[in-house]
Amino acid sequence: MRKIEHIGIAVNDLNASNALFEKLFGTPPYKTEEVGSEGVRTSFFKSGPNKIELLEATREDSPIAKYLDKKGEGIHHIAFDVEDIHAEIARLKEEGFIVLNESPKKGADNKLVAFLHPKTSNGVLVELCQEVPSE
Ligand SMILES: CC[C@H](C(=O)O)C(=O)SCCNC(=O)CCNC(=O)[C@H](O)C(C)(C)COP(=O)(O)OP(=O)(O)OC[C@H]1O[C@@H](n2cnc3c(N)ncnc32)[C@H](O)[C@@H]1OP(=O)(O)O
Ligand SMILES: [Co+2]
Repeated sequence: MRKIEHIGIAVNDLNASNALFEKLFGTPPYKTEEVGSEGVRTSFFKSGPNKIELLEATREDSPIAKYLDKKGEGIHHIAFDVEDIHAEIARLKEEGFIVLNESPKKGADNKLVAFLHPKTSNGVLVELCQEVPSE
């Protein structure tokens, strides 16, 4: 794990939250992107070296929809930047973490991603992110 890649925040209304976080950061999101496989629409803000990802659900069966129903809006996950996501998945499995998707999947913002079950990381949903080199 090299650094925190982004902090994911679940929101009910992405447009309204984009406006709110633009006031907070004084800058608009640098990207808005839908990830159909996750049933989410996301927007990304930069604040210095940090990134915030806002996520709204685009489908009832989205993990974000379920989270919002259960817990409401708030911090949903912490994503870490990794150099080699396959090696990291193998290492973390060895260490006893539950990896929710052993084959990395395409995430937002040009990343390959995998998630660890929060019950094996003190109640925190951890996302692993590897930058996909642009062609
Ligand atoms: C990939 C695009 C984008 C990116 O950055 O590129 C994203 O970040 S997409 C983010 C949305 N996708 C995911 O979150 C995928 C991984 N998540 C899952 O597979 C599920 O959400 C899972 C397995 C974490 C929970 O799903 P489940 O159906 O089991 O929901 P439950 O409500 O029954 O939860 C079980 C248990 O886990 C606790 N929980 C759920 N979500 C979270 C969370 N975000 N943080 C901490 N804890 C969480 C929940 O409270 C339950 O605990 P319990 O003690 O049993 O009540
Ligand atoms: Co994320």
